[in-house]
Amino acid sequence: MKLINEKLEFLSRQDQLTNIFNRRGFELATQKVFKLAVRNKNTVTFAVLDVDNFKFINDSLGHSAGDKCLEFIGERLRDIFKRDTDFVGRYGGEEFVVLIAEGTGDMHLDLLERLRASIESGRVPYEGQQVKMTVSIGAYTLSEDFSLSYEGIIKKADDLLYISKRSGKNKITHKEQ
Ligand SMILES: Nc1nc2c(ncn2[C@@H]2O[C@H](COP(=O)(O)OP(=O)(O)OP(=O)(O)O)[C@@H](O)[C@H]2O)c(=O)[nH]1
Repeated sequence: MKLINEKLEFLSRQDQLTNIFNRRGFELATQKVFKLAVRNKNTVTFAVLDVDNFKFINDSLGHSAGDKCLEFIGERLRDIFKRDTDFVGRYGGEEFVVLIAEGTGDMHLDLLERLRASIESGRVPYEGQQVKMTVSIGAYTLSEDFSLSYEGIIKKADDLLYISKRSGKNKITHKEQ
């Protein structure tokens, strides 16, 4: 019984398609980590990633092709953010989130750039085709002023994602305070 409950609890935190945290799991895992980073004044970055023109991929190739693309992003996220101070999740739809709680802001930006580039150069096999996609990212780093709340840093990263989208997509907009 205990094992079954543990399994159910685990599943309620995972996104079934990508095998990374869902929104609930991500928030449960990172809220404390964020608070601790703020208390200790350790650099911490929150990033939001959104697939570009995902509606077009779904509409032109079908929902299964779209799902394969989301799975691919889950794999890239797991490949690149593998430290136990890195957290990745699928917030819903084609939106993913990352929290990095070790290293400098420049290091965090390097990792995110590696992610962006690996998705741009990646090809997702689907029914004999090679599907291409890009992502836009907004990333906010706290390294000096730790006055933002958890919700506050998410909002900031979201605003930066919007700037990436509006200014041509396939890019990262990063800010450090
Ligand atoms: N295949 C698949 N599609 C999804 C899933 N969740 C959401 N979507 C689709 O994602 C698409 C999101 O479209 P929009 O919000 O218009 O965004 P977009 O086309 O990526 O445009 P930009 O964000 O401006 O680049 C919609 O077509 C949704 O149906 C999912 O789990 N699987």
